[in-house]
Amino acid sequence: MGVSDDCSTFQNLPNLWRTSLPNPDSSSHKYQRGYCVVFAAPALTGATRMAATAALRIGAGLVTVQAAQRGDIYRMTLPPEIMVQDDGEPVPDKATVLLGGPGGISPHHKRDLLRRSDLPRVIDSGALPDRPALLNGTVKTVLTPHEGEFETLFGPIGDDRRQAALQTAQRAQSIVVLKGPVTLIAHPDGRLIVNDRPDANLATAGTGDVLAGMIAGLIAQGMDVFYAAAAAVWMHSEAARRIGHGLIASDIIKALPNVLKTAADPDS
Ligand SMILES: NC(=O)C1=CN([C@@H]2O[C@H](COP(=O)(O)OP(=O)(O)OC[C@H]3O[C@@H](n4cnc5c(N)ncnc54)[C@H](OP(=O)(O)O)[C@@H]3O)[C@@H](O)[C@H]2O)[C@@H](O)CC1
Ligand SMILES: Nc1ncnc2c1ncn2[C@@H]1O[C@H](COP(=O)(O)OP(=O)(O)O)[C@@H](O)[C@H]1O
Repeated sequence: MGVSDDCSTFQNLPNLWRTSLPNPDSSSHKYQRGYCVVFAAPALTGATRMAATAALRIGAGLVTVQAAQRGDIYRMTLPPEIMVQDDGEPVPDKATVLLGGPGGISPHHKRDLLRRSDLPRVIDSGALPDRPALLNGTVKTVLTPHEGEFETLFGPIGDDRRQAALQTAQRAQSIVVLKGPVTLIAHPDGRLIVNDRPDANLATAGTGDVLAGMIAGLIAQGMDVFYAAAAAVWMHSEAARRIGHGLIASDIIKALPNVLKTAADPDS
């Protein structure tokens, strides 16, 4: 286990979540590796593309983008492995996780995402609810605000970031990933995982979109949502460390196969 400051606070190290990582059987078929559905941004198509590609690259068996608009632009610009549905087409029955928010989300998709009570969800950026109470707390949900979004939606952080993240996790009955140079992963039951790896190379457009896709891709494969969030945050930092100067957000996606190998290796 990671070193803990007290009995419920942990450093984000692979020992904490390694045994929960997806470990697909060699006879698996794609549906057994999980199905991530991404609600598309109406205009900022690049953000959706990065999130969807990250979900696929981290191991989800299938990824579909639900495009309320610009379906053809998505078809032309997404990697060919990713499917696109147009407005009005239902979320596929076999979906195992929903992701919305990177780059924005259409209002009706946001309503659908916040109401869905049957699937785990990753809610980022434009899809974050105005009030935690709007979330259905019975569903496994991960919220991924940066500090600006957190304060706008949930109130001032004050001088105790850890307490702010834990209180919001409790109010929302959701996992809260409060992003920043030190990213906090807070559980409604009071557990807190601290990813203390400041790195200015991550302060570049789109890295949050990639992280949201990585979390969703791990949850799609059945990983515990709290550990999925922590594992994705660690791999995101680790990819940045390896890439170094010159990093752009898409590089993190390309680094994932090697980072996944390290994360899964108990001798690393
Ligand atoms: N090709 C594409 O489609 C791409 C789409 N992208 C996606 O577009 C979406 C919208 O992006 P966006 O920049 O308009 O919104 P957002 O990041 O919320 O900033 C709004 C304001 O919030 C503040 N602020 C920001 N960060 C903060 C922080 N950590 N802590 C505190 N405050 C912070 C800051 O205000 P300031 O504090 O400077 O006054 C800023 O002006 C988003 O999902 C993004 O991923 C690209 O980024 C990648 C390429
Ligand atoms: N100085 C930093 N050190 C470490 N991580 C950072 C730093 N700045 C940003 N990040 C990480 O980069 C990502 C930025 O996400 P976000 O603010 O949502 O940007 P975007 O909306 O452009 O994708 C988050 O995962 C955040 O933790």
